[in-house]
Amino acid sequence: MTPERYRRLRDVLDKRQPDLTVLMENVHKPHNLSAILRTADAVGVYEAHAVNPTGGVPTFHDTSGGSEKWVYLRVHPNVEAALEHLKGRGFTVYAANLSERAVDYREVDYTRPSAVLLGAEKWGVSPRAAELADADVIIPMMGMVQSLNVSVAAAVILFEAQCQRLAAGLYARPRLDPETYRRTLFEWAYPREAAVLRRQGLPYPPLDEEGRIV
Ligand SMILES: C[S@@+](CC[C@H](N)C(=O)[O-])C[C@H]1O[C@@H](n2cnc3c(N)ncnc32)[C@H](O)[C@@H]1O
Repeated sequence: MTPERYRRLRDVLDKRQPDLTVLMENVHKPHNLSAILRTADAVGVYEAHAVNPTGGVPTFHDTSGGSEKWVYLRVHPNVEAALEHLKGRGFTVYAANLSERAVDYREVDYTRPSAVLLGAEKWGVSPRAAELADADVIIPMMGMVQSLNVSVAAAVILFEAQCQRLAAGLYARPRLDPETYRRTLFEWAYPREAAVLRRQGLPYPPLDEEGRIV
C-alpha cells in the first residue's frame, strides 16, 4: 500500500453516498449487472442491492472494471425482503418502469435517500415490485424502440442523481459514519487481511496516516 494509493482510497470513500442506491430485480446477465455496478461506483453508491431468487451470488463480467471490489452488493431473496430492507432504512424507492403512472425521472429529488429499482432485461419491473415502490420514473423515449438497455437506464438516472447531489454539495464532505468509514477503508486497503480477521471474528486494527497497519 503506497501513500498515494491510500490517499486515492480515501478520496473515493470521502465521496461515497450511503443514501443513494440501486436495486436490481432479477437483472441476470453478468454484463448488465457489472455495467450497473460500474456506474454505481462512478456516482458514489456505497452499497447496491439485487434480488436473486436463486439466492446465489451474482456473477460478474469484465465490463465491471473491477467495481464489484468497491461497491458492496447485498443480495435479497425476493422483492418483499428487498423493499422492506430499503424502506426500513429510510429510502424512497423509485421504480424505473415504463408505466402509465411514471413521471419523468428528472422530476425526482435524488438528494433525499433514494433507491432506483431496475427491472429484468426481458420482463421489466415485476407488478409486485412496482406495487411496493413509492413511485415510477421513466426516461422519455422519442424513438422507435420502447426501452433502453437496463444498464443504460441505470446510468441515465444515476447521473441525474449525481448532478443534483453535486449541486447540493453532497460530495463535498464525507457522508459515511466514522465506524463504517474506518471499516471500509481497512477492507479496501487490505482485503485479504480483512477477510482473515472477519473469519476469525477479530476487529480490524487501526491504520496510520499513510495507511500502514498499526
Ligand atoms: C429492457 S428494459 C425492460 C423492458 C420491458 N419489456 C418492460 O416493458 O419494462 C429493462 C429495464 O430497464 C429500465 N428501463 C429501460 N428503459 C427505460 C426507460 N425509458 N425509462 C425507465 N426505465 C427504463 C427498466 O427498469 C426496465 O425494467
